[in-house]
Amino acid sequence: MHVIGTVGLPGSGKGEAATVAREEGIPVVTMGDVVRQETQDRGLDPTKDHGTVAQTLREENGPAAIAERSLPMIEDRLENHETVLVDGLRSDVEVERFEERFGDRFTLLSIEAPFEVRRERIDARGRDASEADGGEGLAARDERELGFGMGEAMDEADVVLQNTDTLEAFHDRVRTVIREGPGLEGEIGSDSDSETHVRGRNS
Ligand SMILES: Nc1ncnc2c1ncn2[C@@H]1O[C@H](COP(=O)(O)OP(=O)(O)OP(=O)(O)O)[C@@H](O)[C@H]1O
Repeated sequence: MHVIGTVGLPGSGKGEAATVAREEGIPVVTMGDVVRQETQDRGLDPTKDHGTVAQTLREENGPAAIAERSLPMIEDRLENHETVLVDGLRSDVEVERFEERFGDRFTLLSIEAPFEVRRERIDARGRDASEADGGEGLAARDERELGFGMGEAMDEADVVLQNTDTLEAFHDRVRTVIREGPGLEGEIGSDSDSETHVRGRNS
């Protein structure tokens, strides 16, 4: 059994990591799915009330509320899959909940890319979906995510994955993490000239 959770600021590549997982036949549970389900259960509009419900859930049941509700979904997928990817953890409190439940079988993967790189990618992604919002919008989103405890969550990562090269290189690195299984630790570097390498934090 292996549960991989991803953290990372907007545009870092969490969606791409989820795409690689799906290609590998690994089910993906997103924290967004949990909130959408809850929004529906409350008879609210998932497109409009998503943010309010996420906030209400945390106020009513504590900061780990969403992670807590994702556990049955994850356990359900683990019944017939060896590995599950959880997309988009938001805080260290959520990380702790997963560590409590899955122990060494939980790998926290932090996906990182500099602000300007993320901004360019989000602008490119938004070209068709009118998502491009310039640097200020992204700075505000970063601020909001960091306010939830994203920075602390990233600090707890078992594996740091740099996403500063090509998409192909990034996909390869994600596949490495998936195939290695539990227990992987260290940084998968951004050095495009060398082979993908994994090194332990203490080596
Ligand atoms: N290494 C890369 N090279 C080129 N484009 C990339 C690379 N990594 C990601 N992208 C593209 O950048 C955009 C942002 O990546 P992605 O959607 O995976 O980020 P995210 O972390 O899920 O962002 P958000 O939290 O905003 O949803 C996407 O259009 C993706 O295809």
